[in-house]
Amino acid sequence: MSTLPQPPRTAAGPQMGALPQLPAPKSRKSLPASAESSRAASPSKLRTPSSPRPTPSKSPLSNSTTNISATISTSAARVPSSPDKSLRRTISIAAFPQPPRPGSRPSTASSTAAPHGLQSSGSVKSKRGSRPSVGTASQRSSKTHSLLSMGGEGKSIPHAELEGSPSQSRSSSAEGSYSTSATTFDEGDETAGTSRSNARSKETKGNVIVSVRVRPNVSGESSANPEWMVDSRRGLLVYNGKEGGDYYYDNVFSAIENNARVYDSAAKRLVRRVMEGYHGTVFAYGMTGTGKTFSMQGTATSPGVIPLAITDIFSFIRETPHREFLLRVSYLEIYNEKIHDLLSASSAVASQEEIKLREDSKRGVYATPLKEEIVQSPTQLLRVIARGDHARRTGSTQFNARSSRSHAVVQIVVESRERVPTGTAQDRRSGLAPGGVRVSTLSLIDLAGSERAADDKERRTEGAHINKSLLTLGNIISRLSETKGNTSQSEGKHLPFRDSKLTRLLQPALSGNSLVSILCTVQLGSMMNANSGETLNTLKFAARAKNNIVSHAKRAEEAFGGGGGDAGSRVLLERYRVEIQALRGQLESQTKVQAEKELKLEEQKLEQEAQERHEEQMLEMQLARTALKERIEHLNRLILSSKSTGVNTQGAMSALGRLSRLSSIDPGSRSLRSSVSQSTLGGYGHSSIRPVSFLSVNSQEFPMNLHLGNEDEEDTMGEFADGKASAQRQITALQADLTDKNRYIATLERRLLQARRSSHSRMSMGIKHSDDSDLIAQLREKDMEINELRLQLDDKDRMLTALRSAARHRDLAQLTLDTQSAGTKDKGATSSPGRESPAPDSGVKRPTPSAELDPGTKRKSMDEVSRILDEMIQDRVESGHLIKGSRGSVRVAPESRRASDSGPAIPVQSSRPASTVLSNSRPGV
Ligand SMILES: Nc1ncnc2c1ncn2[C@@H]1O[C@H](COP(=O)(O)OP(=O)(O)OP(=O)(O)O)[C@@H](O)[C@H]1O
Repeated sequence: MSTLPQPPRTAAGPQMGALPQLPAPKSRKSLPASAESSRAASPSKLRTPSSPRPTPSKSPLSNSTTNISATISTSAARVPSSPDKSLRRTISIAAFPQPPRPGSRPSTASSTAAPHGLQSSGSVKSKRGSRPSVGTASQRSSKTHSLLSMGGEGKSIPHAELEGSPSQSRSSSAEGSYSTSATTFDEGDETAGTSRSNARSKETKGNVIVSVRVRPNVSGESSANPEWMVDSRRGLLVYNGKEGGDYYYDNVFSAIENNARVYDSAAKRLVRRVMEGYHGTVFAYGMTGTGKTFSMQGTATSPGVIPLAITDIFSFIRETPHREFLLRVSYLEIYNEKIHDLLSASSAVASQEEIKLREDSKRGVYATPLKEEIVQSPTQLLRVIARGDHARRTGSTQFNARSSRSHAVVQIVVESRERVPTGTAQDRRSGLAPGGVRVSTLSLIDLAGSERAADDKERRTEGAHINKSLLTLGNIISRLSETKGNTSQSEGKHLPFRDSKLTRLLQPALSGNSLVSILCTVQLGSMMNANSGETLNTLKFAARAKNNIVSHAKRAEEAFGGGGGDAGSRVLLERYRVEIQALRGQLESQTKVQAEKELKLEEQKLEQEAQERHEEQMLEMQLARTALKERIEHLNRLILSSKSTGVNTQGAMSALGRLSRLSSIDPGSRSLRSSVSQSTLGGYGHSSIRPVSFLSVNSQEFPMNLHLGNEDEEDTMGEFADGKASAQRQITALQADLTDKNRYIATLERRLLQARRSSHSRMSMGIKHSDDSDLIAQLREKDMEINELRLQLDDKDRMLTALRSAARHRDLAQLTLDTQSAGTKDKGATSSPGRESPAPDSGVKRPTPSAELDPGTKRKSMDEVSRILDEMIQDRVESGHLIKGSRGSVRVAPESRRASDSGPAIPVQSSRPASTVLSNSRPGV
C-alpha cells in the first residue's frame, strides 16, 4: 500500500462557498463567484466528484489501469463497466479504524463490496490507483464549488477547469486506528511536496464514509433513466443531463443491492468501532420516498442498518468475553423543531416534559430528560426500537404514502470495561473492577426527507421545519471546510449548529468527535426526471459531507465510577455494579430476617398448639374435677347411708353385732380388706378408661345411687333377712364405686403424667408461660385430690372389709342358729324355726341371733366393729370430710370448708354422735 502513489494534498485549499438551497431547487442560488475563482486557482489536477462529465473528445475513454497520470475525467466514468475501477470502494470501507485485536475477522464489507466478482481490499493495488480515492475525488476537486454554483442553473463546467481544481484536504482521523494506507493509493502522481499532508491523510482518512444508494424504480416505471448511469463497483454515479458529471463516493449502491450489503459496506465497521470505544453516527439523508427509512429500518425479510447493527453489537459482546458491557438505548424524534421521547410511556405529547438539548464537555450535546432503557438482548433492543418506531410521526406525501415527518434518532450508549476475574479477593472486598469504564455512543438517525412545498397545511408546516433543518445541516456541512484544521470543537463554534435542533444534536459528530457514515438515498427513475435537481442536491450534499467533515474521533477514555460529577454519574456500569452489590446485601439480610420471622412464626405456632393442648387438658381436668367432686359427695352420702344403715336399723345392727362377733373368729377379714386394697392399687395404671367414659359412668351412676338410696331405706326398715340382702347390695355398690374410683384415679394419674410431660416439654423449649404457676398449682390440687381419693378408698376398703366381715359373721351366726334350731326341734323344744329354715309347724318367734351368741364373743365383735367405724369417722374428721359437732354429732364438711377448713357444717343423715351411734347399737345386740 505504501508503494502506491500518494495524492497531492493542500492543507488549506480553497473551500466551498455558499451552498444552493437543498430542498427547494427553484430558490437555489449560485455559489459566489469568489469561491469559484478561488477553487479555480487550485493546483490540483483531480477532478471534482461532482464535476460535469468531460466531453469524450477531450478525454477519450481509457481502461488502462496504468494510466496513473490520467485525469479523473478521462479515467473515470467513461468506462463505468471497467472492473478494476470499482476497487476503491472496498478500500474506503477498510478505511475505518481497524480493531485492535489482531485476530479480528475481516469486515464482511470487504468481502461483499465487490458484488461483481471483484477482489476485496486486497485489490487496492489495482491499476486504478491513479484515480482519486473513492468519495474523495469529488471533495478534492477545486471545481466542486463551481459545479455547485452552477448546479441550480444547469450549467456545465469545462473539463479544463476541473483539471485545475485543488486537491481536497479532507482530514478524517481516528486516533489509535491503523487504517489509512488503503485510501492513499489513488493520487499517485501528485505526491511531490505533499509528504506531510500524506502522512496526515494516512491518519485521518476513513472516519467519514459517504455512500449513495439508488432506490429501485416503482413498478410501472420505465426501468432505466438514460440520464443516469450507476457504477456501484467504482462507487460512481454519472449524470448525463444538463448538469452532467461524475460523482464518486465511498459506496454507490445500485437498485439491486440489498440492505445487508448496504450495512456491511457503510456501517458495519463503524458499529464495531463503537463497541471498541469510539463514538459513531450513521444517518440517512435524501429526498422523501427515496428509501431512508427502508435503509435504516428495513423490513422483516430485509432488515436495515438499525437491526443489523443491533445484531452486530451483540455478536461483538459475545466475541469479547474479557469485557463486560452495559447497553442503554434512547429514541427521540425532532418534529416541528420539538424533541419528543419516543420511548416515554406517556404518548400524549402535551403531557411530556419539554426535552431540551444540553451540552457538557464529557457528553457533548445531549437531550434531557430522556428515557433510557437498559437492554440485555437483541430482541429486547429491537422491541424497544419497534416501540419507538410505532410512536414516530408519519404522514402521506406526494412521494411516500408513509413518509416520516420527523428526524428520528436512536442512541445506543455502550459502556464496557475489563471483566473482573471472578473470585478475586480484592473484587470481593471492594466490588470494583480494576479498570475504568469506557463509554461510547452509536447514533442511528433517519432524517425526514426534503420535499417540495405540499398542498396540505400540516404537511407544509412539517415540510418547512424539515427543510429548514436540512438546509441548516447542509450549510454547516458546507462551512465545515472553514474550520478545517481546527480540531477543537470550540473553534468551530461560529457554525450555526444552534439554528436547528437537528444540527445541534449532530454537532459532536459533525465537529469531529465521531466516526460518521452518511447514506444518501436517491431515485433515478424516469418519473424522477422532474426531481433531478433534488437528486443532484442530494449528491452534492453527499460530496460536501465527504469533503468537509473532519473526524478526529478518539477512543473514549476510561472513566472511573468513583470520579464523581458527571463522569461518575454517566458510568452506569459502575453504579449498577455497586447497586447490585448493595441489593445483594439487602437481599441477603432480608432473607435472614425472613428466615427469622418464619422461625418465630413456627415457634409461635407450636406455642399456640401447646397452649391449645394445655387448655384442652385444663378443661378436661376441670370436668374431671367436677365429676370427682360429685363422686366424692356421692361416696360420702354412701358412707353415711351405710353408717346409718348400721346404726338405725335394728336388724342391720344385729347383723353388725353378729358380724363383729364373727369377725373375731374370722382372721381372714383383714386379709380380705388388704386384698381389696391391692386390687384397687393394682388397677392404677391399667385402666384405659378415658375421662369421657368416666363421666358417662358417673352420669349413669345417679339412678343407681337413687336405687341404692331406696335400698338403704329398705334396709333401715328391713328385718334381719332384709339387712343381709341390703349389706350384700352395699358391698356390690361399694365394689362398683371402688372400680370407678380406680378408673378415675388411673385417669387422673394419666392426665397428671401428660400435664407434667407437656409442661416439661414447654420448659425445655424455653417457652415461658405466664400460667405455669397456675398449672403447677392445679397439679398440686389434683395430687391432693388423688391423695384424698386414696384415703377415701382406704376408708371404703376398711368399710367394705368390715361389712364383709359382718356379713360373714352374720352368715355364721345364721348357720349356728339354724343348727341350734334343728337340735331344739329334734329335742321337741318349743323354739320356733329361723327365718332361713322355718319350721312349718312352729309358731314360736325365732330368738335374735345375738341372743343366742355367747355374750363375751358378741361384745367383742361389736367392739371391733365400733372401733373400725370410730377409726373411719376419726380419719374423715381429721381429713376434714366430716365435722364433729359440739355434742358429738357428725356432719359432712362442705367442699369449701374442706378446701379452706372453715364454713358451715352440713348435717349428715344421722346427726347422732358417733358414740351415740355405737352405744345405740349395743342395746340391739
Ligand atoms: N431499496 C429499496 N428496495 C425496495 N423498496 C424500497 C427501497 N427503498 C425504498 N423502498 C420503498 O419505497 C417506499 C419509500 O421508502 P421510505 O419510506 O424508506 O422512504 P423515505 O426516504 O424514508 O421517505 P420519507 O423521507 O418520506 O420518510 C417504501 O415503500 C419502501 O419500501
